[in-house]
Amino acid sequence: MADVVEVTDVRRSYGGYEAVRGVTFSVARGELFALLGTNGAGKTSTLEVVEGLARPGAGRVRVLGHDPYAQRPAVRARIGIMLQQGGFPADLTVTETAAMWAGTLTAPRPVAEALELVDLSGRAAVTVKQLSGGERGRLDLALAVLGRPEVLFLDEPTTGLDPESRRNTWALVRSLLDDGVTVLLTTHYLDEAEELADRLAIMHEGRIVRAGTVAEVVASQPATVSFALPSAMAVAELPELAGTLVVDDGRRVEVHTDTMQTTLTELLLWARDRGVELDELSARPASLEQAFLAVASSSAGQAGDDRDLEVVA
Ligand SMILES: Nc1ncnc2c1ncn2[C@@H]1O[C@H](COP(=O)(O)OP(=O)(O)OP(=O)(O)O)[C@@H](O)[C@H]1O
Repeated sequence: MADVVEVTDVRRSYGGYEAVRGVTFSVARGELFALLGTNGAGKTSTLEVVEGLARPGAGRVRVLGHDPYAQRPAVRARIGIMLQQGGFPADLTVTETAAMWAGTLTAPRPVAEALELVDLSGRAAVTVKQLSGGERGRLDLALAVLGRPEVLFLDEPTTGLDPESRRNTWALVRSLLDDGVTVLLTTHYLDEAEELADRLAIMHEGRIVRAGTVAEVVASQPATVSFALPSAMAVAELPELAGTLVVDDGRRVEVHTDTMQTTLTELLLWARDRGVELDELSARPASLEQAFLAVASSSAGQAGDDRDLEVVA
């Protein structure tokens, strides 16, 4: 079956500034795809094009087989959108707001059910202006799921939420995925992407520079083997190890390596043969954070600085 979301070489400009510079990805039915990236990387600009809220300057977008901008009526009833800041009339209550929104949908859930899903039942009679920032975010999420969407677009869905509300939102998203809903989200929280995403892309300066499963994206970064330099030993006495050696404050040694097992084996055999005790020994694979920071620090807007990055789309 065709992918539910197909984005091919999409570009988007504001005046003379190209915020999205040829982005390609697809999302299969029931999959959660996360767009990560530095501030201003172009995540929201991309998402708005996929949602059909803006026309791409170039490229092709299909959602459920339709052009979400030109064929909006065919798509609108089947998608749910949670924007970063929903503009609600401040004087309506939570229930009135949801009921008003439900009135625009073809087959909405009962309002009480949608509020229950985001733990807002206890605030049903409160006016929107009295809600906290996190509660407003949850109301926006309730509206996004009100129409039982097949595809859900979430722009930073847990920004401003307390830890418990974040976990509740994750549980809701997981249950929607279990029901076969397809989700495209943007987030600044790497743990959120690790928790929820089947696949993700890291955007930087309008392009996708890493994409794949969390494991695939992390595999692009070296693992770290570290230990304390044995006392009375000079760095020059260490064995030759595959990887980059970094010695900080004179005693802590880090080896950044693409072959963690081989490096560790060589190190341990050397230590055994020499009768050396390696204190504080640890070996850890790269993290998503490391992969993200490598992308973020790869350039400061200067063309050519990102030559070590593999541009995947
Ligand atoms: N309406 C607009 N007019 C002009 N420039 C814009 C507009 N919206 C976004 N931009 C610019 O386009 C670039 C991409 O913005 P966008 O909001 O898509 O990034 P983002 O990755 O979602 O960022 P953040 O993580 O900060 O939310 C930024 O440089 C931003 O300043």
